[in-house]
Amino acid sequence: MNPTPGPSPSVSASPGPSPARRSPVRKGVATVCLSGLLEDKLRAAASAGFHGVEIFENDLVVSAMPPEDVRSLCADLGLTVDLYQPFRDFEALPEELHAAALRRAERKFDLMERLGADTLLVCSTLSPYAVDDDALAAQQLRALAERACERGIRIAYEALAWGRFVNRWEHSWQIVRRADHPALGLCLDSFHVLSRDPAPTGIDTVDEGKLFFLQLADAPRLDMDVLQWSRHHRLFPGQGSFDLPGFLAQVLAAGYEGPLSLEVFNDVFRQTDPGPAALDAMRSLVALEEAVREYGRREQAEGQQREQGQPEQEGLGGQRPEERHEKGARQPNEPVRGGGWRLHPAAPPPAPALLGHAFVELAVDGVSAPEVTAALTALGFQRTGIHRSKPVELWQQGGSDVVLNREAGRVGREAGEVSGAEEHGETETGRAEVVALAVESLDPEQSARRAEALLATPLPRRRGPGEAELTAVAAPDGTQLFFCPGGGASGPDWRADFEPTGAGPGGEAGPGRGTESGSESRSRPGSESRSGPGSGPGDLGRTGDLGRIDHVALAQPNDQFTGSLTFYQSVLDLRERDFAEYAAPFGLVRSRTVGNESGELRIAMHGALLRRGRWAPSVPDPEHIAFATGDVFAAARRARERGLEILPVTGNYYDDLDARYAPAPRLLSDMRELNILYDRDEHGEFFHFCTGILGSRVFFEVVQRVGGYRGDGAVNAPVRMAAHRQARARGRAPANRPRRGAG
Ligand SMILES: O=C(O)c1ccc(O)c(O)c1
Ligand SMILES: [Mg+2]
Repeated sequence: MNPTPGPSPSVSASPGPSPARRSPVRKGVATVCLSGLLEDKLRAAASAGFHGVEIFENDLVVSAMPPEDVRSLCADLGLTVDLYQPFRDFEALPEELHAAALRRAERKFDLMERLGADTLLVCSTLSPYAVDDDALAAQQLRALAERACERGIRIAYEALAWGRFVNRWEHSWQIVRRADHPALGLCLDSFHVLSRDPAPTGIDTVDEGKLFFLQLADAPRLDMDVLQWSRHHRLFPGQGSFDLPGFLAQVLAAGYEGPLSLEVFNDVFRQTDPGPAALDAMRSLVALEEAVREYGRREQAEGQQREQGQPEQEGLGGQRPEERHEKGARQPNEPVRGGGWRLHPAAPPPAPALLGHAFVELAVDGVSAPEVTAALTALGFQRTGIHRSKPVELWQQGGSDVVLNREAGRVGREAGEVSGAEEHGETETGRAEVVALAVESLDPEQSARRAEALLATPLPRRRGPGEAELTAVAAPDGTQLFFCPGGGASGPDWRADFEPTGAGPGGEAGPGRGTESGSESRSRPGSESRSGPGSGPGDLGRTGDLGRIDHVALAQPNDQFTGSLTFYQSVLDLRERDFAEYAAPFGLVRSRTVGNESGELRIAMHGALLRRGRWAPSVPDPEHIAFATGDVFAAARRARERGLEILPVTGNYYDDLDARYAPAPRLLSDMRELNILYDRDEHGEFFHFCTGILGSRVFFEVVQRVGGYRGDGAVNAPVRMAAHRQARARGRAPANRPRRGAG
């Protein structure tokens, strides 16, 4: 674990990694990532399965625990102390200040001994007294390493992106090489490297054994001061836009065998319950490992292609493969150095293909159920089944299935209990919320195994007389995620749990189930016979029948937002499909949609900055289920005839639409009449209408995609939210009360 004592400066005498460091990849987390007192952070890290921690100085300074107690707590928890940090403003000081800096370092070495930490992070200087002199920096770091070495300590030098003279990793490497001491190596922090250069090269050429420590953080691309960016906006891997797989592949190619350690400064995470936050952190690392393996496979395939003289493809991170290797000593298909890189013991199996939403389950109560069923009925749904043993109903129309459950809650809540029920006003409105999402998988068992390898909590299978054994896990927000067999996969038929009522599955297209694709329709409403039906084979029904569930939108509290995103993205292997931020009447709402390649499965997440307040509603943007249709105008007309009061849209909205897009006058007047909202992108168009809020926090939406439109109409969220608020203020949520008898 410790560097070889002795003054030999030769690199070949490098202390090298200890046996522990050679074992399968270890995972660590900096205490700064997590909220709470030091003991809270350590416990959370250990229970999420981390092997080690970086102790951040502030966390120790404010802790009542003497370093010896921290050391023994870590040992009890099975954690190693992988790093103590940061040690600032050390190098390139005038002689008289250098002596004091060395003395300061010795005190920290004393502390590290008590703590059981063997590596100290020294970050590049910001001192106003420092001078721009690499030779001096190298000389002083060498002196530091010499003292450290005598104490069995290693120095990992990190270039802060805002360092006064040293702010690029290449520069820190030059200085480390120049200092040439076995107890001095590099700390690479993905934030500092990638914030300066999104596609760095040459990391894989760093001498073996000289990468002492690796810190991983992602971040969104932001055009701002880099220090502010780093201190407030870092994210766990996969949550931002850095090419971390490409970066990590290079680090591993340099023979790095130390821990993969997360160092994420983030204002929200600092306030979040550290237990779930540590789990999110671990999940992001497991997903990153998978991504880097995938990256390696691609790279190898590209290498083979090149060997066979085939044209090269664009590599990840926008680089051509040869650029990634221009300074590399390694040939593309030579095995990656660093044989210590092995699969995570529970590497997740690949995600089976997902074929769309199987059903969405809503929890309802005596107050909300009549509203919800009236809206479903107006949309053409029929109650086709009643559960054999529970107060649960199946409602179907076209390819969409909705399950209404009078006893379910999100995981961790008692039936009938809703956190903040009063705050949501649920005592008056009744409760209605999405409690389960079910997706169709080609291999439900493997989907569940993957979810569990990604640290999802498995849920007890639903079992009872005549009940299908569905595999299910809990998402971080408590939503239950079910995997149902689809695409001919064998498995339990969950619909068999329901006693048929004798009613058909709704719609005029007959009882066929789930055959239509909800993903797109190419007819433009109103293009021929204004708001006329779509045309052509493969379209969704021409009558305004509904196809499959297009997407489900889940509200996420701000402190759960990125964690949920990582969960759904990694467990279901989804990609980001849309990202939006909009200024709604009661504050900023951000939304991100993830979906599979085919577009058949989409999950939108949205959330506001603050959780609650007397002024702004606590759930400012309710959850919704969106059903696809091939003719939104026909669907709206039929729903209206059946008694649905479609959420009214303001006249100002249509005036604005007219100004922006100049739609055909009849199309515009139909949209106005039917309260249909509109969006377009470079791929296609989107038409949609909404019901009022049903119960406390759910509404339905009917959507028509024309062409390959990618989004989900987020741009219209402010107008919809204002309309929902107005409807509530009038004391009568529209949509819910049949005017002329349902069905
Ligand atoms: O923001 C900082 O000062 C800071 C400190 C230590 C680190 O390892 C780092 O990446 C940033
Ligand atoms: Mg760092």
